[in-house]
Amino acid sequence: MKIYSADQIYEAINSTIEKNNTTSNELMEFAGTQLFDWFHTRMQGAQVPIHIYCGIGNNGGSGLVLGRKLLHHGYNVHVYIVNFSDKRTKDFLINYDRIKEFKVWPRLLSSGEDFPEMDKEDIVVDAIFGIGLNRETSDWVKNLIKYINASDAYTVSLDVPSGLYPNDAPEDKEAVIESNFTLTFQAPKLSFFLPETGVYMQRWEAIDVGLDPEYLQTTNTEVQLIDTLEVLPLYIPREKYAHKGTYGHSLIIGGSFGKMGAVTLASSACLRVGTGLITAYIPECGYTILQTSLPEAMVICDEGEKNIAKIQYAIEPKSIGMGIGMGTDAVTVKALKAFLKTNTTPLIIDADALNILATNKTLLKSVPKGSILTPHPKELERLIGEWTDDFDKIEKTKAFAKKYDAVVIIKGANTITIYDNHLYINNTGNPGMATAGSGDVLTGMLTGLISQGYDALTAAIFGVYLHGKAGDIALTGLGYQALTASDIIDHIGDAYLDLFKEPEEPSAEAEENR
Ligand SMILES: NC(=O)C1=CN([C@@H]2O[C@H](COP(=O)(O)OP(=O)(O)OC[C@H]3O[C@@H](n4cnc5c(N)ncnc54)[C@H](O)[C@@H]3O)[C@@H](O)[C@H]2O)[C@H](O)CC1
Ligand SMILES: [K+]
Repeated sequence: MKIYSADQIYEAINSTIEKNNTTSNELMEFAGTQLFDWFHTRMQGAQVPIHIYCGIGNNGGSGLVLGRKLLHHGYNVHVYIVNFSDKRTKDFLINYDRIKEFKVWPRLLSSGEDFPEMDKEDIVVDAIFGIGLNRETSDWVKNLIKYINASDAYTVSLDVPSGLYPNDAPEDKEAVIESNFTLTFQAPKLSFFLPETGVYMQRWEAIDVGLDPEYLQTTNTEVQLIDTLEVLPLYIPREKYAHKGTYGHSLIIGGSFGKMGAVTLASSACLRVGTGLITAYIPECGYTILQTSLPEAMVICDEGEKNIAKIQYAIEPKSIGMGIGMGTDAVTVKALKAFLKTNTTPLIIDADALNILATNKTLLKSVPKGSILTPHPKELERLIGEWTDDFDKIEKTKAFAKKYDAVVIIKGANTITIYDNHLYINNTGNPGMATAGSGDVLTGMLTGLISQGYDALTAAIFGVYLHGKAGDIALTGLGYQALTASDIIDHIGDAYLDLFKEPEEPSAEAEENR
């Protein structure tokens, strides 16, 4: 799913108006009708008080259309105008007038006013600011936002939680609505998916507000949300006459005394994702562990007993996953430096290998094209330096990925793959996956995908998706706390099968209710 910038949404609105020979107010009316349908389907006329807070721009205008339609259907509606400016938009004014058809005169809220009384069982509709927010809000509006947040009423935000920029960090962390549900217009916004700004919302749904389909389809976006529809075309089917050589030989280099499990997990995940052959390259002390825990794997032992000391092998792997459990012992650093000087095989670089690169940045130039780096936030910081906020982090990572022509995967709740100035935000996965070894599993999966012929970017997008999906499927019967990295591996097969699952038939009961 494409994630448009605020400028692109405004362009889409203009294009819709031009092509359909319609007016911006007609668009607002349509959006308001869609919003009303959403509420009406769920509320079925329930008389819970609905408090609609409308700003004076078009976000507020949409709130007014929604309010009028709810009143028309007999809902218990209270409308307030958050009068933060006298620059009211044309469509706001049209709808401000029209709500009076219902003998409703919205209460004007301004600085110094007491805020309306609300109960925590009530519903709040937040239509104060949309994507037109362009500066810090005044103190009294901040106080209103804090008041709404403190009310604990179920809050539905229109388009964005008010105070949240679509493509920027808020100046004041407390001046943003904490929304329970965001009904976003046409497509979600980037800030919904980043750790510092995603916290303002629990759930979101995109409402079709009728924007020009041609504009939406032909416009390239810098950001995409990745889900099943996006990854399905990436899948490479297995061929009937394939043999294990067809799907590549993967090499996992890592491990040190006490950290051999990481290599076992990565190698196992690499197999499960479909590599033809797998070899683990480990220090001597891990030999028995690997051979016993993973009979499908071949093992090459380094000359070092407890740490990797000199990387050398006589196989020709198609891809190499390295760094997991490897440690940063001086001999290992030396071995990695020497290895990078001669290696030309694509690498998936994780964990300690990333830390070694971060302290020896000149080594980054020796990372072959088509490689993937998989830092978690702390490892990323060591590579690119500190950032001021999530958006700055993204800009710095984009520049880093460009400089070294590498795919960078920023691991987290919505893992983001960055390459060539584009962002691919993953929509699978869950908090249960924040567990030991989960990253090792991902490294193994990415290695196995590259060995099968996926290019680095495709492997990253597809691998991160499959990893998250496997974790989601594994949740059933386990729950967040009990989920382990091995459970993710056990469900990689299910994640593949899920790609081709037919959409479920609606149940007879659901059919009757139509
Ligand atoms: N099809 C659609 O996508 C439609 C979307 N709509 C909604 O319109 C808003 C965007 O409306 P806009 O009028 O441009 O902006 P806002 O309502 O978000 O902003 C308010 C207004 O206030 C000014 N402003 C910005 N920041 C501040 C501030 N800190 N203090 C005071 N004033 C501020 C700014 O100049 C704006 O004019 C979009 O989100 C959708 O909800 C329409 O319904 C049409 C269809
Ligand atoms: K809003």
